[in-house]
Amino acid sequence: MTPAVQLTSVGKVYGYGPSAMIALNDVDLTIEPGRFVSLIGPSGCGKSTLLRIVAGLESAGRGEVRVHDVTPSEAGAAKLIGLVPQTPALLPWLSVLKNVTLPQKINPGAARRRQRIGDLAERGGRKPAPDMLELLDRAGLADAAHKLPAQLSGGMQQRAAIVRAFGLQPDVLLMDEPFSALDEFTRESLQDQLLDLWDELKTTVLFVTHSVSEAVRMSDTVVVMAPRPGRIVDVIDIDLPRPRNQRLFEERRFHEYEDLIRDRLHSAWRSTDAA
Ligand SMILES: Nc1ncnc2c1ncn2[C@@H]1O[C@H](COP(=O)(O)OP(=O)(O)OP(=O)(O)O)[C@@H](O)[C@H]1O
Repeated sequence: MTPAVQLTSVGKVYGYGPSAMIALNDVDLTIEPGRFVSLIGPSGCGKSTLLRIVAGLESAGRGEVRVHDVTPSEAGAAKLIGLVPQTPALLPWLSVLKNVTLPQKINPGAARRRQRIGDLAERGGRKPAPDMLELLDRAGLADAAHKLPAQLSGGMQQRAAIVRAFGLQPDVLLMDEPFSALDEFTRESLQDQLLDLWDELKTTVLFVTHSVSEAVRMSDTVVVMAPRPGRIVDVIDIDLPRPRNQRLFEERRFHEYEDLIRDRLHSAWRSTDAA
């Protein structure tokens, strides 16, 4: 099966000469379709850079990046990739419903381009566009559908941004700390909703987080990164049953995974400081 995302010896340097900063060094990563993969690591280890490179918003200085075996820009043009940034970025003059349906209407050439991408063409066309009112309803936003974004709380806006991204039925959904600005209660409820949608739509997710428990709760695989230079130091599969609801927090194995990842993060820090 063609990987959903494949990075081979990817490097990225910002700046030149003595002020050069190695944001990513020799990164190899393979993500199979339908997996939920989190990137975790201290500030500056290159998580967002990696995400932006997969999204085609930046180019890799070295190495190769493929999304369903095409370049990120080809994947972007075929609307294979969805991106949920840290802040929701809804258009303030459009209702929530219009915000989430608008991207489905633009770029009609995307479906044609998608048909040319080998593996995806073989799997057949995309499912019919989902009913966005129903998706909004499932995300608890039925009453907000005809409101403007400014009339919604931050958590509701972020929920709308997630619905918008899923509505495009991307094959790969990239999420850059989507819940970091939210209070714990809202965060946990959005984690539940994201897992429900992901479970139903089987999208591949690459998710950046600073939270160890969020990474363990959500992921099939957690990729641990370290800074200076930005690199992958460990890839840990999370072998916990799904669905992963709140009762998971009571399980010993959940906390063992948290401890393991914290331990790997600390060792990465120690080796970075010693270098
Ligand atoms: N456009 C840029 N120009 C120069 N340096 C940059 C640029 N973008 C990122 N960097 C540097 O590259 C390194 C990796 O940054 P990046 O934002 O990818 O890290 P991160 O792990 O996502 O950090 P955080 O968790 O704080 O968001 C950092 O040292 C950062 O200062």
